[in-house]
Amino acid sequence: MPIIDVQRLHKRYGDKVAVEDVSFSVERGEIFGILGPNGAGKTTTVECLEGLRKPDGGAVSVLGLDPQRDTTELRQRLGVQLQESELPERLKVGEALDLYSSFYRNPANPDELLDILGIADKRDTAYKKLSGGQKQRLSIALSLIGNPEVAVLDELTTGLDPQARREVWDLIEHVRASGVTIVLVTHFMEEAERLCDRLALIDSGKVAAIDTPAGLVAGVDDEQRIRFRPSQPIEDWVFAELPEVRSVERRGSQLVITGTGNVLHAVTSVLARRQIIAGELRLDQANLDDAFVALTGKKLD
Ligand SMILES: Nc1ncnc2c1ncn2[C@@H]1O[C@H](COP(=O)(O)OP(=O)(O)OP(=O)(O)O)[C@@H](O)[C@H]1O
Repeated sequence: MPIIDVQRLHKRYGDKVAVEDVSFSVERGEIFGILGPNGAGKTTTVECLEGLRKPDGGAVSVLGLDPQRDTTELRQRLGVQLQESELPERLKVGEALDLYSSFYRNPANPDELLDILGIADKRDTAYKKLSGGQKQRLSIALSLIGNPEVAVLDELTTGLDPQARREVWDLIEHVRASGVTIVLVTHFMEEAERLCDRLALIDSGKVAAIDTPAGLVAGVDDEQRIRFRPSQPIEDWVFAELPEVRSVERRGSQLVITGTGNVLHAVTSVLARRQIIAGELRLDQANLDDAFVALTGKKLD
């Protein structure tokens, strides 16, 4: 039985339809991503899961509970990282965790949590003195302090530099390994690709597709683009006559070859036979951005 089940969810704000028809289910132990551009309805969808918003239509069940009816029970078992959470400036990290842990009947050990999240040395530091990455780690710690079975993380790494972002991703994999089911709201393709077992692509309040990241990408045309600088002159036709090749272009001293199937092998074999070295070789393949464009006609960002 799925741990989260959403069927035909509808939510409007006045005349504005935010979520038009969203259905998905999440299995225990998964990292399930909700990916879509700004304003697609992602936050509204998870707020309905959390019991923070009342759906106008459809059915939502989380851990077998109704978020509107069983709010008190759900709060004990669901961890929520809110978008743009701010704490009082002078509150110390340890105090924040102690305060939050008092809301739960079976809280996690704050020290262990700080240790896992790599901010154990910040226990006595005031909130305002934390860096962006440390604030983010604290907000994740606060979402996990109740020992939740499910954690909903909204815009996990927004505003973080690439290094801090990668560290937070490692951390989320660690949290998942401890048995927590995670719903991850994001508009970062790379984050979704790296972390999620399955993803719902959301656009204009509707689900465009649900699949594994690899499954979504596999649905796109498998055209690949190879770029390199040949160490010696070579004519275009040598590549153009290969059955795998679709086009050959020159950009300055660079060759750009597009093709399908085993085009990389075909091109590198030709180069090897002529003892030509491919300098600055790069291969671009379809990614989730391409999948999103193919499904909706729009780019993610
Ligand atoms: N309280 C509100 N009142 C009116 N309109 C709202 C409200 N909250 C959201 N909306 C609108 O509903 C739509 C969906 O918003 P939502 O925040 O769910 O999208 P999102 O995909 O989470 O976007 P973002 O990534 O920007 O948070 C948007 O057009 C937004 O402007």
